[in-house]
Amino acid sequence: MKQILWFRRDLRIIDNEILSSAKGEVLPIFIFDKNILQNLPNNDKRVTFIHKSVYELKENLKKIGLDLALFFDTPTNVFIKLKKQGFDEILTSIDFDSYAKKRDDEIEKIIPLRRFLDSYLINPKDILKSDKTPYKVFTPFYNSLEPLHQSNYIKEFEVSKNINKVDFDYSFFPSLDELGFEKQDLPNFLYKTADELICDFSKKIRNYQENRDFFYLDVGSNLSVHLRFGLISPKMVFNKIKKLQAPKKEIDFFIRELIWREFYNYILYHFPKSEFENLNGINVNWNQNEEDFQKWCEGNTGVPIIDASMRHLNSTGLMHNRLRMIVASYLVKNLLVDWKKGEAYFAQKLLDYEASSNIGSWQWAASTGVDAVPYFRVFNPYLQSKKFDNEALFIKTVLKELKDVEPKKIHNENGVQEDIFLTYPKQIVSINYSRDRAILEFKRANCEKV
Ligand SMILES: Cc1cc2nc3c(=O)[nH]c(=O)nc-3n(C[C@H](O)[C@H](O)[C@H](O)COP(=O)(O)OP(=O)(O)OC[C@H]3O[C@@H](n4cnc5c(N)ncnc54)[C@H](O)[C@@H]3O)c2cc1C
Repeated sequence: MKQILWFRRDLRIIDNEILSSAKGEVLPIFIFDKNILQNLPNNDKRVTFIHKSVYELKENLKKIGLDLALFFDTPTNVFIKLKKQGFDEILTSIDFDSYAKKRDDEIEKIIPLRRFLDSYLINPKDILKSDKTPYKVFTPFYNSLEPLHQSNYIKEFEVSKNINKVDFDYSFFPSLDELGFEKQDLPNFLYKTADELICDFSKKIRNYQENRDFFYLDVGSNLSVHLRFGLISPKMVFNKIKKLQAPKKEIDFFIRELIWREFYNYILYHFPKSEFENLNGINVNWNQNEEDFQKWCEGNTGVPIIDASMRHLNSTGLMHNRLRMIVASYLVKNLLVDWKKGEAYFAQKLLDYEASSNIGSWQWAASTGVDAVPYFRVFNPYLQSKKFDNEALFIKTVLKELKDVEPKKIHNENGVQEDIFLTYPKQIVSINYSRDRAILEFKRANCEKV
């Protein structure tokens, strides 16, 4: 038996199901997928992070007597070549978005493919309501998992003892330059291991629930990028967090967030059309004005909290959860732009971009998804900035031109624009007018559906 262990979103050796299920002669591989890379700008930060993480994976595999063969090609070309070398099957971890499913269906025609689901705590097909249909609301879904989230430990996978490295030329390691990318500066926390991030978080978790929405603070675990690329498994996060010396309510609150990640993956699995359509079936007459959308992308809407968030995203690849909620609400409600455009923009920019969480969260914000925010609840961005960044600390860090402006003005609609000595964009839309317009349109779309 000769197996290919295809690492993709599981760049680790601990608690890795393909390493645990493998038998016989194995060829661990990673493909720098030309189909994906050709669509990315050469300054994409994620490629720098993946490149560094693949190097670390190779070194870790060497420590357990294996190695990692690298390819820079399309998966189809790679497996056509490997098939000729007598490999019997591929073991890999699964993704439910349409690109991944189509790719894997094609590869399976070349070499049999066994899929594993260790990037999540649960297998979506195992969890159904008593009527055998999938959950659509988070709380009952979460409650149904009580035995899991109330446990203190979930068993992790161990590396199989029955594997040997296939004789192969493992020397190829393309540089970022050879891949067509420029090395990017990453945020400091991405130079830390997941264990170091959990150690940092152990000092913050006591105030996690209370302070989580104050986006000028650094209260979260910052684990989403490591989880996305599988430098740590969700099971390991779960087990390590459960061991922290912290109040149970804080630990439970954090685990509940991890379960949101599960929920959105579950929804994408059971409702794959949610990647392309409003899940609740309503038909919204979206605003087609490309200029409004571009101003949102650039951070030139004239609303300081929106502009600071978007400019920060553009320069760092990061955005706090509360800010994601605020800018998403502003785009889909105040500007009435289709959530799919915002989702696609986040997909280009977010370092932690994860199809299921991103699609689910955008559908939530747009009141088109499962368990979504009611359509008549529209965030007022000025009230949000006042409530969660009263001194405008975050906003002033990003929007240097506002550094000397009183916070009161920043939290007031058109407050900044009143200052004739400042050059700051005019608001695209008035907040009240655009809120009312959105509510009317969503009301119509919802009534029409019924
Ligand atoms: C419009 C929008 C788009 C989003 N897109 C993504 C995305 O592409 N990728 C992504 O990982 N998260 C996404 N999120 C969820 C959330 O914003 C990030 O997971 C969080 O900001 C990451 O920071 P952290 O690791 O410090 O989180 P923590 O607060 O420390 O939470 C721990 C972990 O739980 C998970 N988690 C937390 N909140 C959520 C949530 N609301 N939904 C799903 N999982 C969650 C993440 O894996 C996170 O790392 C999105 C949220 C919104 C509102």
